[in-house]
Amino acid sequence: MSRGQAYLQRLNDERNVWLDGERIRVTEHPAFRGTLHTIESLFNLVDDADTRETVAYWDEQTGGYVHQAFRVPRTSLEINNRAAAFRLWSDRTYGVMSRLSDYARSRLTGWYATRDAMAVYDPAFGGKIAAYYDEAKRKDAFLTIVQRDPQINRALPVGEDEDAMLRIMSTNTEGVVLRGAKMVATAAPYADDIIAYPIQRIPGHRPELAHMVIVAAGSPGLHMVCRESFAASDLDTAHPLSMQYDEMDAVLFFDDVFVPWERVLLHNNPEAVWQIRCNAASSSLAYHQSIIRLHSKLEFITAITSSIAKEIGVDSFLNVQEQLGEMISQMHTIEGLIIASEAQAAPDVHGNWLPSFKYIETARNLGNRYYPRAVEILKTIAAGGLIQIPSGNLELENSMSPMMNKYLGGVTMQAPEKIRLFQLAWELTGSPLGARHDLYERFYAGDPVRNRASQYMQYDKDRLYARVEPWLHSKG
Ligand SMILES: Cc1cc2nc3c(=O)[nH]c(=O)nc-3n(C[C@H](O)[C@H](O)[C@H](O)COP(=O)(O)OP(=O)(O)OC[C@H]3O[C@@H](n4cnc5c(N)ncnc54)[C@H](O)[C@@H]3O)c2cc1C
Repeated sequence: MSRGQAYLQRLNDERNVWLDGERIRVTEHPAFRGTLHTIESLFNLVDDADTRETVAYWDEQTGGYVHQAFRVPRTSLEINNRAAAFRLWSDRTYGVMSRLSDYARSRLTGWYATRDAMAVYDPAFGGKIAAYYDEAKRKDAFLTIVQRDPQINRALPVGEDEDAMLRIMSTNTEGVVLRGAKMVATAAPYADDIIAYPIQRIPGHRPELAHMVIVAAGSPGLHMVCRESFAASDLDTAHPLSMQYDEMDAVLFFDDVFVPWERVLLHNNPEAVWQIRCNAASSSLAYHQSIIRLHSKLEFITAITSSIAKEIGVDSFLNVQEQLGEMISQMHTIEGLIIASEAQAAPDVHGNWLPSFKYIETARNLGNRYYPRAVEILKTIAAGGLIQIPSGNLELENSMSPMMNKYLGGVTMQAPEKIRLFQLAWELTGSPLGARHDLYERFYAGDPVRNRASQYMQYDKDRLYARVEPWLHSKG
């Protein structure tokens, strides 16, 4: 059985996935067919002789090949190896699939790599994370992470509204029982395990809200309620991206979900949870993947926009060239920041090599503006062409074909190719999938407002103040 098939088989458990008001089986429902097929084929690249050395590495601990996201980089070359694996997966999916588990695996790898430092906060954490890291590697587990609690009333101080926070209701010798909800859990309906912890700092007087757990997606009492599916059917060739790459988002309801102690990584410990949330190795390794994925997506949307500009004959106009130039600058800026983060990688106190976070953070904080701007440029250049795409599947072999061919062709393309090009553009700009992606890029890494403010707050501003200091006392 292939690695991809083994993954799919694991999804045939008793998980509670709800779509359109019904409990469904993800491996059988058409909404998941294209997405699961894509993930299956990506997983199989680890065993494909042509891609194995890029996507995976030989792991002494497990005696097998495992995905590079599990690699603890001990040299700068190993950071480059990780990057090559991320690039291959994201290029194969044009950056449109973001939570393929390489982000969550990287977070796990960062926590594992720095587990000794956590001993001062919780002596049991190191052993638990090491055991789970080993298990996830051996299983080639598909992981996802969820941090946010439901959007009930953000004005209330943390912990004031009981229903707003995932909390431990009881404990026994076997484990803990969780109640509450979490949002947004991308990919959870087809994950093996979900890593959950709070995004915000938990006050010291509410320790029962401060936990970090690894929840099996098939746990009794865990209900994953999906948003509407954007996946097109196999027959709907007009929506090729929606057909293959609709990564599902879900809200998770924990109706007294039991989690065994070995998967309760942190318990009643606000300071430890905050340290995990801010762990430098985990953030650096995980967001390195995110910005490589972002680069693939910017390249894809730039490619579509440039092709459209050429095909409708507007690429000679100065205003169009200026906007295409802006897209290319976006691409190069993110590429440059990726290169800088790798070139300035350095070992931490544990000997783990980490890409430089200041460049990664900058790319992440630019990305939430770049992608929406790229969509805006694509709409501006493609203009009315986006809305003159014939509906349904492309079928030019009918009585309309002479007119279609005559009027819907482009500068060099015949009507069928040009319509396909515009279908891609519509998927990114006007379809439900496109709207979701615009939102995703703005928010997937957290609130962009607070992320940018945090970059300012963390920055060593004394260096900046020193630059103006001499002028403050000059007499000239
Ligand atoms: C498509 C999609 C997929 C996602 N997938 C995942 C995932 O897989 N895992 C995961 O953990 N998360 C995921 N997220 C969620 C993401 O982490 C959150 O959307 C993000 O952290 C923002 O939180 P929120 O949506 O609750 O917005 P809120 O925090 O409710 O913010 C709403 C608005 O109010 C403002 N605001 C709120 N509170 C404050 C404050 N204290 N100070 C100033 N301004 C404030 C914000 O700036 C924002 O404009 C996903 C989000 C999207 C859109």
